[in-house]
Amino acid sequence: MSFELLSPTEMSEADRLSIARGPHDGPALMRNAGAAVAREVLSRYPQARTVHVLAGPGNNGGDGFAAARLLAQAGVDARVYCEGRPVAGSDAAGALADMRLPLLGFDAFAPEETDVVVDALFGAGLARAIGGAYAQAVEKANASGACVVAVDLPSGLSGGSGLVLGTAIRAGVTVTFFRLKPGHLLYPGRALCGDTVLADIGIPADVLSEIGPRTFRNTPELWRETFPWPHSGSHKYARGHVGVFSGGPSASGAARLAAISAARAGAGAVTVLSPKQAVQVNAMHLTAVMLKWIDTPEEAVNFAKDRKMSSAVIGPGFGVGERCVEFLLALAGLGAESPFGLVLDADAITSFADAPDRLFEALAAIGAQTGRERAVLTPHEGEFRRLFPDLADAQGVSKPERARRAAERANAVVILKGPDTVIAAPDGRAAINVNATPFLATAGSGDVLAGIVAGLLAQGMPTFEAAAAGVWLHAEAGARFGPGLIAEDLPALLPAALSELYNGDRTSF
Ligand SMILES: NC(=O)C1=CN([C@@H]2O[C@H](COP(=O)(O)OP(=O)(O)OC[C@H]3O[C@@H](n4cnc5c(N)ncnc54)[C@H](O)[C@@H]3O)[C@@H](O)[C@H]2O)[C@@H](O)CC1
Ligand SMILES: [K+]
Repeated sequence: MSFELLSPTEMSEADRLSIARGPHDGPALMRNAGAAVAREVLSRYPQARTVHVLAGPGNNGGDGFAAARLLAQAGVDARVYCEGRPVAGSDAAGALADMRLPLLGFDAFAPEETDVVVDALFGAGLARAIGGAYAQAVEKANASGACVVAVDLPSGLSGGSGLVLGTAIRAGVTVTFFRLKPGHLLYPGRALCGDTVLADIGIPADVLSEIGPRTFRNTPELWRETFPWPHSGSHKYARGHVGVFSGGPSASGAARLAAISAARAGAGAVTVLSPKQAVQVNAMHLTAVMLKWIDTPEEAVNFAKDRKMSSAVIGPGFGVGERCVEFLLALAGLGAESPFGLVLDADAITSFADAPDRLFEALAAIGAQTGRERAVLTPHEGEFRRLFPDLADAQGVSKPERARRAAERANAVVILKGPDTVIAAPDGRAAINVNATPFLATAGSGDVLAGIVAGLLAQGMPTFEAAAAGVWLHAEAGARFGPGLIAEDLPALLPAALSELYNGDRTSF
């Protein structure tokens, strides 16, 4: 499946460009869309005797008319319910004229009497909250137990944000066209779509070069060309050196989890930088990962310079407070000499809650000296709110858009975690992750993610790509385990996920 995602506005631009170039005009695209829906209904529900089609006033309704015509031709008792009528001369009006079935009012809609409902009320053109007779029809369909096949989007779902406007239909399957929209992958939308089927209706892929999409599904195709596989001449120093800052004696496990994960992700060397009181406990648990006693920001800076630290993780288990702020600012103050990558998680994010601008200014200074962002922030929604309270509360703004604005403000790549983790860059790129398992929501899981991202950064992978690849690998590793997963399992699951990626790479060349 392709990785570009199109907003509803970009999708209508794709329709327009495609129609202008031919060979398919608007009515032909609509016939193809209707055919894709009818095909899905007939193949998934071969026993269905009746199908009720809910048709809205725009072209989504037009797709519904086109599907109803083909279902009736296939011998299904297709009944079409419609409140408004399509605008005269529109593609939908043409599809209605071709359909030759009676139009019934919503009053007669009785979905409990049918096997399948085709939802063609609203798609990409949903402009406001659903209300009145439309809302009643949606709620009737949801309460009926009938299987719902949604055309393009479950009605009520915003294709851009994945948010529900008013109320929304719950589909068993959603048939969409050309490219997915962010709303198919973002919650709550993802849960409303059921299975999502992507149909080719004849729009040529080259319209994308004119549209220039900036939102993507996080698949390896997005970043595999920059993945830092070692080559025969690689020695361990060429594969980077990650420093992971440890907390005190009772909070050192998070750093070790991040450290071993950085090593598994391919970093040539990894050192846990530990305060004196925690050296003993860290020493008892580390083998391949090195250990260095570091108590002050100056010692950290000297170590980073002397040992050519190429990326650092700070935050997991470190402790919230001014000490964390000082370490971070000292590392950021290295400017062009600073590590290629700084991964800030957990306590490093919370430590700046009272003065986020201090962090953003420090990261901007690195950007100004090096020409690109070097930091990755990995907040979950609660941590995001601490640094970006206005964005956390922005009503109706999609998760990718919130993450984008945060990335631009912070001069950092932002990994906004959750079941639909979004990775966003200051330049406006955003990727939505789709391979996560709910079992990943467990203590220490975020420490592993921070370590993987730092491991990739240390090897010179560009920041946005390293963050996206790290999120994908973390989820892929988790998906290999399932129930019973704890964070300690994840590093050992990474080799299988990496092997699949590696073998996939080799066969695709
Ligand atoms: N030729 C084309 O442009 C193609 C369009 N396609 C279909 O066309 C759809 C987009 O069509 P449209 O842009 O006409 O949009 P929709 O059909 O999704 O909805 C737009 C219509 O609904 C009304 N509306 C929006 N929100 C409402 C609300 N909350 N309550 C009541 N009325 C509301 C608008 O005033 C407008 O009349 C896609 O989702 C897809 O299904 C496909 O057939 C592919 C080809
Ligand atoms: K729909």
